[in-house]
Amino acid sequence: MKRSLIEFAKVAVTFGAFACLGIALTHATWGVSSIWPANGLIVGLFFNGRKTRWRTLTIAVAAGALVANLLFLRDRPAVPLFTFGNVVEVLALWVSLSASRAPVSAVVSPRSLFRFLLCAVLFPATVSALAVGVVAHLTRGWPLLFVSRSWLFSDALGLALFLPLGHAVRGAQRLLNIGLSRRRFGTHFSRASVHGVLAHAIVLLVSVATFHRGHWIPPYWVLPSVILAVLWAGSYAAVTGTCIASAVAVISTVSQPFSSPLGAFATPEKAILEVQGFTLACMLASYLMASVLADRRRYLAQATAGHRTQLELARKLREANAELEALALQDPLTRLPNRRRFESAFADGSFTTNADRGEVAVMFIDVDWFKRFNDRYGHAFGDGALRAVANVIGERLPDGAIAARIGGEEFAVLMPDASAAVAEGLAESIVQRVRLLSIAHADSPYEHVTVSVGLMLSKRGVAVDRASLLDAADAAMYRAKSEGRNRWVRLDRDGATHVPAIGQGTCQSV
Ligand SMILES: Nc1nc2c(ncn2[C@@H]2O[C@H](COP(=O)(O)OP(=O)(O)OP(=O)(O)O)[C@@H](O)[C@H]2O)c(=O)[nH]1
Repeated sequence: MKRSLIEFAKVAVTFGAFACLGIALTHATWGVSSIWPANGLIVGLFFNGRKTRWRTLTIAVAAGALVANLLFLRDRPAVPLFTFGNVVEVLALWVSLSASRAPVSAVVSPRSLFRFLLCAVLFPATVSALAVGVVAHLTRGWPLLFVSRSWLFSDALGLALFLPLGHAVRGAQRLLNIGLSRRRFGTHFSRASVHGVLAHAIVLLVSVATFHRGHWIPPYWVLPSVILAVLWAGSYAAVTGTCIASAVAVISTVSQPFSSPLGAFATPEKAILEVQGFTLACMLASYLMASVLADRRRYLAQATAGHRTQLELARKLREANAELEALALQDPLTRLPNRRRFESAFADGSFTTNADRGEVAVMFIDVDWFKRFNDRYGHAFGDGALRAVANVIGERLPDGAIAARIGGEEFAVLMPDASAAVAEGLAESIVQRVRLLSIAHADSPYEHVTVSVGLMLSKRGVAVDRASLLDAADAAMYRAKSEGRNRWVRLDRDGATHVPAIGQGTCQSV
């Protein structure tokens, strides 16, 4: 809001200076004080409106103003001139806007320069209006002074003088400010044109001053205000405010030419001035409203965007952490949990504290004669065999069990709350299924890849001693090796119990 007002002040001062210059020029040339040349600047700024729909609306408003002018000026001798100028202006406006739908952001580009020049020459049909004015003066004797005071003529002056000038100033600004991007420049420039709305107010004050010296301002004045207000940030508030203002201005002008919304006036000039004042008040209100709304919108957009970015970053971080954690606990070759995961599972308490509900089984699995396998078939082939064995081990685990690769060709399974029968069944199944993989191993007496499994169960109802359980499972596995491999062995702590061998398995006393 503060920045907007500062920008407005800058434009207002510039605009006021242009208006004074226009007055001085017209006074020196024709002996009358007219602020109309300043309209050239307004119109020039208008071309920076960037939203097509607002431009279209502007055309509609311009057409409305044309009708108002026609009605208001119908009894005046200069009506044909005004009418002609208005019609041509609206048409020219339409044509030039249709031709320039792209935002006018690169003001110093040759294309833009051409457009500005084109506008300066053609835009308000000033040349033709001037010609008509001169012809009317020569053939019908209409006062040239009147023509010269008309907005048409002064528009020509304004456009011819101030558009190239404004263009040059903007161009120089851009050249001096090398770092300014085209887009930012466009935004800056259109914002400046937005504030031209209020700059208009300065001109109104100037015109009030001139009124007291006997000069008057045509109601067409409403139009540039509306144009600028509508273009000004394309804000609904601005549009609403200016539309209301213009509607009131047009209606009061049309219905009672010599009165205003606040009462009757002796002269049309006073009525017009009041209408202008009313328009200005509406514009000011809408300007303030739009500024506040725009600030709020910007703030909300920034806050939402910032919040969204934070949430997104947090989500990505969570995902990355989860991924890293998973990777840190996974064996990259077999995708089974690794030794770290196995040990932390064993340490997390659920296995030991559940001991009173059942037995905890630990199984060590080692691939037989794997060095020979590697030596004969190569390391890559060995990797494939390890993956296949890992699949078998991880495939049919009971609920809650964890299988892990704990070393080169060593695997382990941890089963909470497992009975001896279930554990032995799994050990037997693993031995069988690995053999049934039928991975050729020419240097094994079994001619295929096999595994040896050592199994150990904790004692029911007794707290689990992890270290001794693991040692025992390891010992059982070595017992299976020494018994000839391709089998499972369970060590029984009770020593006396004989568990019948299933397949290649045996149970031995510790
Ligand atoms: N291809 C492959 N081989 C591995 C990997 N990790 C360990 N090994 C190999 O596994 C072999 C293990 O050999 P040893 O410990 O002597 O045991 P073994 O030959 O299986 O003999 P037993 O265990 O007594 O039957 C070594 O040759 C290691 O190089 C691996 O990730 N990929």
